[in-house]
Amino acid sequence: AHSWGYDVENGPDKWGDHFPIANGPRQSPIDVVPSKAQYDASLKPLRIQYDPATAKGILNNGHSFQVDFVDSDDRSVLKGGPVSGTYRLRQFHFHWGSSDEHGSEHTVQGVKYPAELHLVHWNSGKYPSFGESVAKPDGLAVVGVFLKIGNANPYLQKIIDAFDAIKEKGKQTSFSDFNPATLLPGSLDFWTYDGSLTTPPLLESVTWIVLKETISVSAEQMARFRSLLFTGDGEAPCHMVDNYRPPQPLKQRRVRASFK
Ligand SMILES: COCCCN1C=C(N)c2cc(S(N)(=O)=O)sc2S1(=O)=O
Ligand SMILES: [Zn+2]
Repeated sequence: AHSWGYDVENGPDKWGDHFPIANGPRQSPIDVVPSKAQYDASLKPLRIQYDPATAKGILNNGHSFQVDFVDSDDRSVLKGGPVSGTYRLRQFHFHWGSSDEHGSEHTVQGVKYPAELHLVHWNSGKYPSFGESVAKPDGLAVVGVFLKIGNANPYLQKIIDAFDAIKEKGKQTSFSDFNPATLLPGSLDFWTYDGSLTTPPLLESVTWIVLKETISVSAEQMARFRSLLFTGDGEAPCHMVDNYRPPQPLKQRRVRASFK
């Protein structure tokens, strides 16, 4: 059976065929409307502490590329913000478009960004493993960061320099001594809401933390993202672009803001 992807025949509009939760009550991404977000003074500041030594490898998984981290201890963790307890960094990955006009999953009052970074954390304070946490309503916390075209981002460049080794689906290489905190903007002001994975299995287990401030990426660097392939060795090459799910209905959810 052909697996899910982002084409017409296996893309977001078809995911509900095999993953009925696609039409569930807390699906992601969403369009964030700042004027409708409720400032919540009880939200704590985000506390993010990453150890560059936990970076392990970089992989083309056929949907995006991801940088995986050692998550056998609490060296790289997220605390505070909307979550209680400690969430351990598992991986980060991106979603992007075929042009600079679109590519992000979340939008802000309809504004699309060329790409979006997702830093995936799991509730190690409550569950014994990532696998145990991934389907729990408070299992995951994902920090979303928008990329905006501007100056070249020197920290992204280290990731881009690894792309030649992971051009095709299934390829991976070691990736060490990298601090993902270098990919965070100066301000950690955020919007937060209860949502889901934005790819199948679309599990409704994610506390989303979407940062208001963007980070920069140059047009040339975005072109390098688009040089990656969805396809594996020996298949007709298909560029890895438009690997984003569009915004989903907010339904009965509130979006809270950590800032006025
Ligand atoms: C049982 O299946 C477990 C697989 C879960 N994962 C796979 C994804 N594609 C994925 C997407 C994520 S996103 N785009 O919502 O951040 S987080 C995440 S993940 O938690 O790393
Ligand atoms: Zn993602």
